Amino acid sequence: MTELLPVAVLGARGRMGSEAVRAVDAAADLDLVAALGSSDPLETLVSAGARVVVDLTVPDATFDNVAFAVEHGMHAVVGTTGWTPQRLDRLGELLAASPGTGVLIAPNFALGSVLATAFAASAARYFESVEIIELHHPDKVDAPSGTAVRTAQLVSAARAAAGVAEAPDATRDQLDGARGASVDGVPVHSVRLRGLTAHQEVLLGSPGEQLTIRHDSFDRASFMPGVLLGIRSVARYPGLTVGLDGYLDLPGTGR
Ligand SMILES: NC(=O)C1=CN([C@@H]2O[C@H](COP(=O)(O)OP(=O)(O)OC[C@H]3O[C@@H](n4cnc5c(N)ncnc54)[C@H](O)[C@@H]3O)[C@@H](O)[C@H]2O)C=CC1
Ligand SMILES: O=C(O)C1=N[C@H](C(=O)O)C[C@H](O)C1
Repeated sequence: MTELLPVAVLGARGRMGSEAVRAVDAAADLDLVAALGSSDPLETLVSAGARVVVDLTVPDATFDNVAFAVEHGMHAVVGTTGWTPQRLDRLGELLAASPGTGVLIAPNFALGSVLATAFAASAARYFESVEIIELHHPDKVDAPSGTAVRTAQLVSAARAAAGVAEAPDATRDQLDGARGASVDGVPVHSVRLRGLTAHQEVLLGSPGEQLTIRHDSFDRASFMPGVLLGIRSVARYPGLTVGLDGYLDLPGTGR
């Protein structure tokens, strides 16, 4: 009989965590050994024998959770946002001391979203202007979304590599925030609206034409195939991987 992979979910009572608990529970090759909330001790991960920890918590908690997992030789699959370059650097140092341990930080687990970001990065060099609009439910605590930040970073890097000039923008007089937040030079606009789940548009413009690359997650079920792919793959990718595209073969992502 094949051994089941012991998996723990952190943030298990949240919107994403509860969906992930159901998905892991339903997978024949995975064993849900722990489902922890904010008041449960992380030591439970050790006593439960978890090999892969899934973090779907809050930006303030995710670094400490992942650091605990790495320090105890457990792989981590992370959907939580809030990973600044400084936190990623610190995580890289921890991973250097734990060779063989893998961490996946996936700003978005929906395969359509990962593809949309890759398409946007591929298209970015061919247009004068690029802007991103991300639209989410109003219970989301962070802005801009992790997906929008990642998309802007890849778009910006692709334009820089191709030597594309800065996008034209004559705006000089404005209310603060009217032009969104600049992420690596790409304007990102955040909408929070009851009824929405998770959506993003990348607008690419040149004289006389516009390309819009839009992705919609209507339900958190959209994220579960990516979560399961991450859980099943993470042990094969020691070190840090940012973006589920790191486990896939997609255009525009440098793989
Ligand atoms: N990568 C992806 O595809 C997706 C990522 N997300 C991200 O996942 C995170 C969670 O999103 P939601 O589920 O909507 O939020 P939520 O607020 O519904 O759930 C977060 C849960 O984490 C718990 N929590 C807080 N601190 C904790 C700790 N130290 N240990 C264990 N649990 C803790 C909270 O009590 C809460 O139940 C956010 O950062 C969000 O942006 C959300 C959807 C998809
Ligand atoms: O909070 C959410 O809901 C989501 N968060 C992630 C993000 O910030 O990009 C992924 C998805 O957009 C849903």
